[in-house]
Amino acid sequence: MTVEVTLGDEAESVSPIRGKLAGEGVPAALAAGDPALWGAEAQAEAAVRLGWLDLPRTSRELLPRIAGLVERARADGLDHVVLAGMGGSSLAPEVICDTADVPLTVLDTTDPHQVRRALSDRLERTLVVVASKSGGTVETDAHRRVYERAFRDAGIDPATRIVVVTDPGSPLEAVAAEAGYPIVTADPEVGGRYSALSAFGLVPSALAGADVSRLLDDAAAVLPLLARDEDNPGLDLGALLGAQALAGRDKLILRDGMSEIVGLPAWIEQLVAESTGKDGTGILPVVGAEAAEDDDQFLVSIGPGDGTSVDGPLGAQFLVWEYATAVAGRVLGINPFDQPNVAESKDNTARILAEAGDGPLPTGVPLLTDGPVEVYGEVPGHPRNLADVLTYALRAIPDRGYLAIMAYLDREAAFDAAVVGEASFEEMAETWANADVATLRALLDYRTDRPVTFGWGPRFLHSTGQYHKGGPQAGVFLQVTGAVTDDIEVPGRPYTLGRLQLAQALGDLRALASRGRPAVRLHLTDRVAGVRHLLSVAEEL
Ligand SMILES: O=P(O)(O)OC[C@H]1O[C@H](O)[C@H](O)[C@@H](O)[C@@H]1O
Repeated sequence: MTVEVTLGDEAESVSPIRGKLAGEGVPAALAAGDPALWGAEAQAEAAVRLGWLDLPRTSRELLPRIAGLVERARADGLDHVVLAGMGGSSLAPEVICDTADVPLTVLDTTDPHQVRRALSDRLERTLVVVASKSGGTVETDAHRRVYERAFRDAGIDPATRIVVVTDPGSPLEAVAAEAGYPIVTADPEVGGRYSALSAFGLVPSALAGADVSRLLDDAAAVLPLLARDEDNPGLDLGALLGAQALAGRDKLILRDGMSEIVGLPAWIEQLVAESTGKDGTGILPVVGAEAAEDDDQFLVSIGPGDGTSVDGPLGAQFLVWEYATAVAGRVLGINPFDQPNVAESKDNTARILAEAGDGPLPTGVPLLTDGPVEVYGEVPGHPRNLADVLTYALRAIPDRGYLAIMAYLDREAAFDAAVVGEASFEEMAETWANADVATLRALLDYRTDRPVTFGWGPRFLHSTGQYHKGGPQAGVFLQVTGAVTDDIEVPGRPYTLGRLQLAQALGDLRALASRGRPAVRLHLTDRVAGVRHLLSVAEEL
């Protein structure tokens, strides 16, 4: 089975753009790896960014090496696999493992509480995959350092527990070689968000127990279709994304339909937002929302479904969405392979940490305090309490705009909520939802007809963060940060994880504010009570 794209009611509007793309020879040019497809300015980058089209074939060469790593891990009794990687270096393995129903602990956070949770889980049976293309990502570097210390403190040689995936020649490769860690180098001609079928997707997933050769088989089966002018699912989907955006329907509501794939929207979110959200344009993916009536939104389901849907096995879906995103980039006239605004927040964070030295970070003073929630930022109209601030945020959303909630917290924390007695699954789910800051998305969504997105920080900085800064001036931003009670030192660095996390939030806030985007930070002085308060205020708006 390959991938079937059902265009539903959109078939008519897509047809002219698809015809134009075929007439211009786009499928043949893409199949031949032509870097000129995105214009002269993008050409140099595109020339070293099209390796993903060959991965169904080239990644096969990795399989014996991966099998060797899996065998060694099994022989050593290492059955708890932790993946330290941001954005494209962890989003695909998360979907692959959730779909295969094999456990993988993903560390794409600087939240000390969440990292502590991973560290205290079966350390003696833990294998850590440190995955970074650039080898310079600060979060992943911190995770490596923290785990190295934890292993040493437990009398375990890190060289027996850490596997590195990186690009050849990266600083991480040098560190790993020096330390004696097994290294799998990835194809350097594949960008992070296009790397699902490369070593970045395959190594951690195979170690966690997923069948990765099947992913490559499924991707290989769809590959020949992608060279065709007709019945080409990648061309159909790319023309759909491009046609919708050109017609002003630039919010892509993604829904897990009736498919066996679990969580693909979170991976698509990065691919589409980071690839298209730049130069003041782009497509905003919205995950977890209901189908929208508004004329700037369109819904795509993963799996068979009514309306517009993309159905097919995971390996083939990865390739088809990558192809479609590259095609949409051409339609929109942008370079789908760079992420020009991601660095802004990273640079701000580094500057904030350097300027603060050993002193406190420049948080400013709270505008107001409402129970366990402090509010920072500029809110016009003399707000008296949290309800006023949330109301302001909802009213500030422009026509065709959106609200983004960005929570720099432990995304596992809600599961700590005590479930009373013999609770049914529904009761447990309700208890967790009532303790989960992510529930704020649905509560605020209910109070506006504009899309509301939710992202965990700093994870989203490597994904939708590009769109929030580089896309249209249409977002309103609510940051949520929380007090740290159990911080973790980062060995060899002058900061703790908690300090880095707060500096990341402040750095992004600065980048948003410098563009005149309304942004407020809600700081929970007590995390559990703060989430409860936030949700109850939002419920009563
Ligand atoms: O794999 P790495 O080099 O560590 O990069 C991880 C992620 O970070 C960056 O911020 C990019 O915007 C992402 O596209 C990338 O996937």
